[in-house]
Amino acid sequence: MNLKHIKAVAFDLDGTLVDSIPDLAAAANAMRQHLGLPALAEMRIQEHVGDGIASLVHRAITDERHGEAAAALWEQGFSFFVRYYHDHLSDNTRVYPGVRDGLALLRALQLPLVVVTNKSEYLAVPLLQQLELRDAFSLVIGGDTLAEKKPSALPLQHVCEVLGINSSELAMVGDSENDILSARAAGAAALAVSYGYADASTLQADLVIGNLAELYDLMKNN
Ligand SMILES: O=C(O)COP(=O)(O)O
Ligand SMILES: [Mg+2]
Repeated sequence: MNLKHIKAVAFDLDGTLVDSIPDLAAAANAMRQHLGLPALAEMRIQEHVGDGIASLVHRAITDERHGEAAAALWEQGFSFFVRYYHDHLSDNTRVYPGVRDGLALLRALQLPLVVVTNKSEYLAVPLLQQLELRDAFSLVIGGDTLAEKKPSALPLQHVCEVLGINSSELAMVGDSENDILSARAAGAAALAVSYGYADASTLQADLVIGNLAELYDLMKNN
């Protein structure tokens, strides 16, 4: 695939830049304990991640993908979860292998790099800071930064507007269906990483990459 026309790259956070499941699962299970519910397996909580914290709290309380907790229970769970997770953002969350080096290579190409995550901005920014990744990005868009989150086209359209580029000149790199759908909706190139939380072969991305250095190789002769 030819990526030489790409002028900026947007990255998803959870499952793409960092593996945050250990801390998300710990927060979800601390919340369940607080609500008098038994713990869930980490693998199970991984399946509930991807649509932001509000949705994760519904799913982690009900243990169903489309589950909706009663309003009062959800509110109690949500406020506990956000407080707990904010205090334990990077206890066991790790940057994926190849991400730091890959970002450094891409930055050497003088391309703006941005983060477009469904995680709340309030949680995404300190997480990036704690893992010393924040400075690699010119912009961080969280799930609550704009009126709509992925799979909407809005976050990527906003990025293009801020950077002054055409959406066809943007590449979105993610690990989930929401990332690919938002790229499609915005008219950006849709790239998936092979190591994230979903099975990349089911995502219908334009291209699946094993690490960020592969992306650099495809872009370096711009
Ligand atoms: O926090 C989530 O639910 C998903 O976050 P992501 O968009 O960075 O994968
Ligand atoms: Mg993700």
